Amino acid sequence: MPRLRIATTGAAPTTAVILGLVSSESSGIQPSADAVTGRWDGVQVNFGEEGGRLTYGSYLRLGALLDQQRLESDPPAHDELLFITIHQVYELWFKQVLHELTASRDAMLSGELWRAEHLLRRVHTIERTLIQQVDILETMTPQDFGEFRHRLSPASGFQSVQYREIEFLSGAKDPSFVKRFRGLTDTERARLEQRLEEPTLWDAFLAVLHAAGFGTTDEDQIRVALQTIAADRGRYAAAWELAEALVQHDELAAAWRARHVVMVERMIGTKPGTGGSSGAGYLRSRLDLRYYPLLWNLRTAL
Ligand code: HEM
Ligand SMILES: N[C@@H](CC(=O)c1ccccc1NC=O)C(=O)O
Repeated sequence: MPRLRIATTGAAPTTAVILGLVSSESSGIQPSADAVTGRWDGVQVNFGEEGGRLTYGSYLRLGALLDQQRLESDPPAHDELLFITIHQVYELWFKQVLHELTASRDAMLSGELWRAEHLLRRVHTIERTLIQQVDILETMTPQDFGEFRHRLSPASGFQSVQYREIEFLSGAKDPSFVKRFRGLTDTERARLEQRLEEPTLWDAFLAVLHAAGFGTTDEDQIRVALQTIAADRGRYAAAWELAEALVQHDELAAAWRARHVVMVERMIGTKPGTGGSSGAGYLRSRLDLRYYPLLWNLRTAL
């Protein structure tokens, strides 16, 4: 039962409060517990039975969320708010992607192939949004970025723990990234180490192949399994569709890396990165990464 309440006792809430732009804590306006029904703009509102205190802003913790954009520049550089907002939105989507990929992996391990595919398709949609979002950052010019870029060093996207978790969970485990991380908290280090230990999406897909009766102990056996599935999609429909969804995830991750590096070249040319790498040169060296090389090699054999 939704517990939305619009309080009509006393003064009507301001538009900013209703939109959640001002938290109810800071506005001093609290929904009253007994305001179960009321009229708002001539419309009868009746969303629940019991009195509740939940509001849009308190449910979404907007007081805390909208207080997290702290600029390093002083005087404030106009574009730094955009830079922080974009990165925070990325991290929120990374959190969601990890949630879905973890569940998709677990669904494969428990034989629920339809659910694994369903969740991967949701991830694809988020990944397309992540690629498109680069357009917004590109409305910032190199000159405007230059107003605050020098304040960011040695921080860098290289230190995004969730980004690396996604790579590890997808199948590209590389412990050297954990060693090279500077300034990790204990919790962050534990998260990365856990991701290095736990099964990847590829491991889970191999478990699906095994459950379908295929050998998976070496690459030759896996190649035979993939070719058999590809040659008889009617019989192995669920496994084939899952393989296609993994390829799509891989392709979208590669597309993000390609989009990111071109944006970086537009912003900073061939300058070294704030994280201490060569910059675009380092990022270009990551473009050929593929999570599922055997699924790509299969194409050549079809
Ligand atoms: C003005 C915009 C940006 C510039 C100029 C930029 C630049 C760079 C550079 C030069 C690196 C290499 C590491 C270093 O030495 O710093 C890097 C890495 C990275 N950046 Fe960005 N970046 C930008 C925006 C973003 C955004 C919006 C994200 C989204 C989270 C992001 C995520 C990453 C990640 C995850 C890495 C590590 C990639 C890897 O190791 O494969 N960057 N970035
Ligand atoms: N590495 C970028 C700076 C940068 O983009 C950045 C800095 C701090 C936190 C996140 C960042 N985003 C991606 O690297 C640069 O060298 O300009």
